[in-house]
Amino acid sequence: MENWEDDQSPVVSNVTFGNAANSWNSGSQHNSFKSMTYDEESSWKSDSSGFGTQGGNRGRGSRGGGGGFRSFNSGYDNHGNAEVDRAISWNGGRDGFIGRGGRGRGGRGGFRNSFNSGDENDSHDSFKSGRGGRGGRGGRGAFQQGSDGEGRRHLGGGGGYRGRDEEVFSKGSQKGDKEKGDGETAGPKVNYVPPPPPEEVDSIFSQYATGINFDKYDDILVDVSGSDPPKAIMTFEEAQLCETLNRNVAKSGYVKPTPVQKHGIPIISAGRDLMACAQTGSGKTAAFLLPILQRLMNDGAAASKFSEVQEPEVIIVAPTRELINQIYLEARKFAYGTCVRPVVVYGGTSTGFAIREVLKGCNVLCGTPGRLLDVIGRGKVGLSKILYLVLDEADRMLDMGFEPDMRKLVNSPGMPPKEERQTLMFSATYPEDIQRLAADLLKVDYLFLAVGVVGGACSDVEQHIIQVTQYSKREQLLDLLKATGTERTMVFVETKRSADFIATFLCQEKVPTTSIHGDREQREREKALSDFRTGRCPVLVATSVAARGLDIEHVQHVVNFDLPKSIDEYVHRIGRTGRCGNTGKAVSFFDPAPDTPLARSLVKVLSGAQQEVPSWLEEIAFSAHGTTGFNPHGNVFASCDSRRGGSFMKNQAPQPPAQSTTAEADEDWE
Ligand SMILES: Nc1ncnc2c1ncn2[C@@H]1O[C@H](COP(=O)(O)OP(=O)(O)OP(=O)(O)O)[C@@H](O)[C@H]1O
Repeated sequence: MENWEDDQSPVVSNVTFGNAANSWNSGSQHNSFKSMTYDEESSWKSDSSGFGTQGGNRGRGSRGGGGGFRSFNSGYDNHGNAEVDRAISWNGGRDGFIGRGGRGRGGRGGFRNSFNSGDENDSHDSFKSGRGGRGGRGGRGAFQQGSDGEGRRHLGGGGGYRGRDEEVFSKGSQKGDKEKGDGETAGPKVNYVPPPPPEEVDSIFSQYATGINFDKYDDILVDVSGSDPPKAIMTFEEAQLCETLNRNVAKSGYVKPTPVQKHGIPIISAGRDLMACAQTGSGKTAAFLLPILQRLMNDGAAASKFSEVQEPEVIIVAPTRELINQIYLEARKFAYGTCVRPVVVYGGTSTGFAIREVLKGCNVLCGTPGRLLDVIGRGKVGLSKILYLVLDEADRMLDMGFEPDMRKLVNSPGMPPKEERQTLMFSATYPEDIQRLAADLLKVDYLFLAVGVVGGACSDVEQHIIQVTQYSKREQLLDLLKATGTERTMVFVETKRSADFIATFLCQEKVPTTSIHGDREQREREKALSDFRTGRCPVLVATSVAARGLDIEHVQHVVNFDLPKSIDEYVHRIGRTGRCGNTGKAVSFFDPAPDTPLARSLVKVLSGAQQEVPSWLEEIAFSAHGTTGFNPHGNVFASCDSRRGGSFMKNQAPQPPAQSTTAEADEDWE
C-alpha cells in the first residue's frame, strides 16, 4: 500500500496521542456530557456558564493527555469524517493543542461549543457541553476512540497535532525537516474529507448580485503597459467563448465584463503573460478562468479519466485553503457541462482523498502551495503538459512566506520553462519589490495591467478610522455590533489568541459569533465560514487568514479591531465588503501606540479612495513622516508597472526585503 493510501479510512484506531486519552473519553463518559447545559439553537443567548467560563476543571486529562478535551465529540459525518467538535480545543485554552507533554492545566474551556455551532448533525450530545473542555498542556492531544451507545466510533480527533512546531514550520520554506511530506507537518494523518461540492445547478451557479455601483467600474482608469497589448473587449460576446462557456457565464449572472475582464481576457487569449492588478471584488477570478477554459476547449483538452499519473494543463495556486476552494468552485462552475475537470488540493484535509480526486482526472489543478508540491512530489501529477500557471494573490504568493514554494514549483521536474508556459498573476496589491521578484517568473514581454491605482482600496467601501485606546476597543466593538444588528460583519484581529478571545467575549455578550484562524482544524474553519455565509453566525472574527480573496455575499461591514501591520493587508481586509459594485463599510480602530507606523499609508489609501481623512490622523501621519522604519513592508504601493521605474512613495526610507505579511509569524495559511 502506498503511503498516501493509509489514510483513506477515517478510522484512526492506530493513532494515539497522549496516554491519558482513553481514560476519560470512553463512550460512557461521552454520555456523561449530555447533562451539560447547551442550548444548541440559541447557544449564544445562554448565560455565561454556557460559554464555559466555569469550564476547565483543572488538570483533567493530565499526564500528557491534556488534549483530552477534544473527545467531547463523536461519530462521523456524512463524508466519513470523524465528527469532532474541536471547539473547546481552540477556544478553551490553546495550550491544549500545543502538545508539549506534561501536566494538564486548567483552561477556559468549553465556550466554543456554546456559540460555534456544534456539528452538522448536531445530534451528538457530546457537543452540547456548555462547560468543561479543558486544554491540557499534555501530550499531542487526545485522539480518542471508543464507541457510543449506537456503536459508532468516536474520536476526539486531532487534538494536539497542530503543535507549536507545526505552526512554525507550516509555511513555505520554513517547513524544514518537520515536513512530513504529506502536505501536513509532523503529526497524525489528517482524515478530514471536505464535503462534496454542490451538484444542483442552482447552487453551482448561485450568484453574487451586482450592486448599484457596478457600472461605475467603467469609469476607472486602466493602464496596460508592455509592448503591443491586444485590444480590450467590451462584451462577453467579443471574448469568443464557446457556447457552453457563454451559457455558464450567463447562468452566473454576468452580463457585462468588468474592466479587469475586458482587458485581461484578450491579453490571456493572445498568449501573453500577465501581471494584473485590480481592486478587490472586481472579478479577477473570471478574468483568468474564462480565457484559460476557452483555450482548453479550443485545444480539445482530453476528457478527464482515471490514470495513476495525471497531467493537468493548468495549475492555480492561492495562499489559503478557503480561497483556493473558492477558486476551484468558480472553475467548476465555468467548466460545467464541458469535459474539463478541475480538482482542488489543500492542507488540513486527507491527502489520500486529495490524491484519489486528482487521479480520477484533472485538467485544472487548484492548490495551496504545500499540498500541491506534495502531490507533485509523490509523482501523482506530471507537469509536462502545463500550459498555464496562475498565481492568485500573487504578491502574497511571492513574499517571503511562499516564495520558496513558488520557486520549487516552477523548478519542479517537468514544469515547462517560463518561455513555454503562460504565467498569470493577479492581485489587488503589488508592492514594487514583489513586482520585481514576480518578473522573474514571467516572460520578458509580459503585460502589466493596472485597473485604478495599484494597491488602492475599493472606493465602494466607506472607510472610517476611529481613534481608540487598547482598553476601549472591546466596548467600542460591542457598540458597533449592536448598531449593525444582524448585518454580516467580519472582525479582523491580529492574533489567533485574540480571535478566540474576542469571539468568546462577543458570545458572552450574546452576539452570535464564529471565528476562523490558523489554529482551527480545517473542518472547523469550513464550518465557521459556512455558518457565516448562511448568516447563522453573522459575525466572523478572523485573523488575516481570511483577509484575501474570500467572496462572501452580504458582508456589509468589516471591522479592523486591530489594524494590520501592512497597508496592503488593510486593503485586502476591507475588500471583503463592497464587492462587485455593492457598497460596504469598514471601521478601523486606530490605537496610536501600535498603529502610528501605518498612519501615512492609511491617509494615502483613504484619500486615494475619496474618503474623509480625520484631521487627527493627518497630524499623526505628518509627525510620523520621516521617521525611519515607519513604512514596513507593504507600504510601498506602486502607481504603475515597476518597469516604468517607480512608486509614488519614492521618498521613503529603503524598504526591507519582501516578507510575509501574516499577522502572526506562525499563522497557518495553507
Ligand atoms: N462580469 C461580472 N458580472 C457580474 N458579477 C461578476 C462579474 N465578474 C465577477 N463577478 C462576481 O463578482 C464577485 C467578485 O469577483 P472575484 O471574487 O473574482 O473578485 P476579485 O477581484 O478576485 O476579488 P479579490 O481581490 O478580493 O480576490 C464574485 O461573486 C463574482 O462572481
